[in-house]
Amino acid sequence: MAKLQVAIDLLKTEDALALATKVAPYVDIIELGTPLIKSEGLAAITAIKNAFPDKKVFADFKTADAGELEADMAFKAGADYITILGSTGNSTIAGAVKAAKAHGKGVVVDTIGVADRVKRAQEVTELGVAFVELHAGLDEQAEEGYSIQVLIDEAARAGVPVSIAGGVNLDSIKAVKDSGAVVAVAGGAIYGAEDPAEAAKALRALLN
Ligand SMILES: O=C(CO)[C@H](O)[C@H](O)COP(=O)(O)O
Repeated sequence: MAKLQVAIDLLKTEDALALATKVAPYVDIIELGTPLIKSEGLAAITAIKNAFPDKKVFADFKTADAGELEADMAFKAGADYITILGSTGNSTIAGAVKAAKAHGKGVVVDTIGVADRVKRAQEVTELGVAFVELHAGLDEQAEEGYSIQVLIDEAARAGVPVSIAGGVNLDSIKAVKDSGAVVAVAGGAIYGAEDPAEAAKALRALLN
């Protein structure tokens, strides 16, 4: 069964904790978004892990260099997963995988900005990453003509474990599930909902 990941793109740890408290019963992975980590630092990771020790905590570092060092920082703070950019060199990803193995944690490669996401997903899977995020970021989603269907089609032909992030919502999550993606990532569809718990519950139900 595909896992549900909530992406918390808020700026304050207290707001992230409040949101996570509402949606935790329905999600498997709690993601601290890049803006939250930049705003609050590693302490935000520790706060979320301490509050939700049974959930996987995903630190969206989007690391581009010093993979081993940054992964070590994230894992020491309590993260279970760190993201490394797929557009960076294999040595950065391999360094992060080395740190992940030392901590018994995982690396997720984020394909944001990568031209051929499927090819890169297949390449980096060989390096020992946990899974690859087929991702259209917030700016790409805002571009005219954007459709999550591109990511869904890519997931179906990737042949390696992938997540999908890029505007997953109630309309698209069934297709995300059917694509074979191992994780569905939902940010705005949950934190932007009038009732985030109901939104997460409904997304969960469609994944089951
Ligand atoms: O990593 C991100 C942006 O870089 C977001 O967290 C990710 O895109 C998921 O959020 P949404 O469902 O709102 O697209």
